[in-house]
Amino acid sequence: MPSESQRPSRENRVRVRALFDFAAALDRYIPCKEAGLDFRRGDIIHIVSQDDPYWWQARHEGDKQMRAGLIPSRMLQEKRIAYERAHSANNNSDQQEIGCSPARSIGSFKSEKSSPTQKVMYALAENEDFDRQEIVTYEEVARLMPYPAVPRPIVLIGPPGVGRNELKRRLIALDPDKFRTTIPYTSRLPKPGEADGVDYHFLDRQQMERDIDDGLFVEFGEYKGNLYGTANRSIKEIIELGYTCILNPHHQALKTLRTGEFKPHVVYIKPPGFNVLRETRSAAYARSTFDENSSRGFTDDELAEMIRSGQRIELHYGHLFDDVIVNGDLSTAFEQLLVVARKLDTQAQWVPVSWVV
Ligand SMILES: Nc1ncnc2c1ncn2[C@@H]1O[C@H](COP(=O)(O)OP(=O)(O)OP(=O)(O)O)[C@@H](O)[C@H]1O
Repeated sequence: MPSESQRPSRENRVRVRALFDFAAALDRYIPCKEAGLDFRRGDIIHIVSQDDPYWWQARHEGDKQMRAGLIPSRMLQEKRIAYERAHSANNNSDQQEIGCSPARSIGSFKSEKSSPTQKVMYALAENEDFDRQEIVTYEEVARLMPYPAVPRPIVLIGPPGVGRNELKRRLIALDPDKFRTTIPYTSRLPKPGEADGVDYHFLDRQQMERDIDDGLFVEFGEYKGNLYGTANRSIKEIIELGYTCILNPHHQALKTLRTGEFKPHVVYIKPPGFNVLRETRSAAYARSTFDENSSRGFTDDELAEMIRSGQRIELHYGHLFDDVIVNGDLSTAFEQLLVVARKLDTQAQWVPVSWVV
């Protein structure tokens, strides 16, 4: 570790969010295992020195202990993941990569049962291929102070049926002067009793397709021959009016949503273990979102699929989660969500550095 007398450089003010797990004892390249600093995906790490191209010196943010430890540099981590991917692709092996979320063993998401209420479909296989190429290592972060006039959206991510709608609905019902959600756009014709700008914004199909091409939608999809989507401007309007926008998009929308423009706080709603999932849903007479008419409860297969689908989302998108809430007991999960919302109003948060400068 550099001595205190050394001139502080830009490097030793750098904070990063680790996007992978690191355990020095399991690392075959580290020069000295005892000098390693273990971390988990999501930890905020203070980089003390980047002098060595392969092994940075770092400590956990807020750790008052002076000892810094070795962590793989971004370059080293990228190189070895790229090497191991190429190597395992050549060998057609099923080996786990060191410290990075591997994207293999993932069945096509096309086969995933999607909720009829989601009304959003993606070019899923294509997108998962894109994710597969991404090598995630560290994300440089900085503190963002709460700015009440421009509240950050809260984005609930999770597998179909886990309860994101329920949590969003409760939040808005609890405090409609604080929380709001967007009104979706659709190319379908209004049904009797539906008003434009209340249930949906109705748009003709050509216009909606043009807007989609122009990148004006954070997510969109087709359901039963009609387009549905969430427009960027709907989110911006809610933010500009000073409300906390609550969104529960498909997880792939994180790619377009997680930008400095929206500065979202991403909360993963995780299904509990199978037994708790089954007990809580059956005790509450929960309606299956896999059933178009919501006329029955979840089957065991659907609950198991919810857990599997959640695991896949965690594997691919876990590095983008700011908080994780297990939705077992509903009131506990809701309380935790309220704590997250209050935290955003009162405490500085670590966000990608580009959102702050
Ligand atoms: N913790 C819970 N305990 C019991 N029932 C729950 C819990 N969370 C949600 N539910 C119920 O489960 C059902 C599905 O929830 P919800 O519609 O919110 O899922 P969702 O995640 O929005 O699904 P989708 O993304 O497929 O629309 C609803 O009947 C809801 O009331």
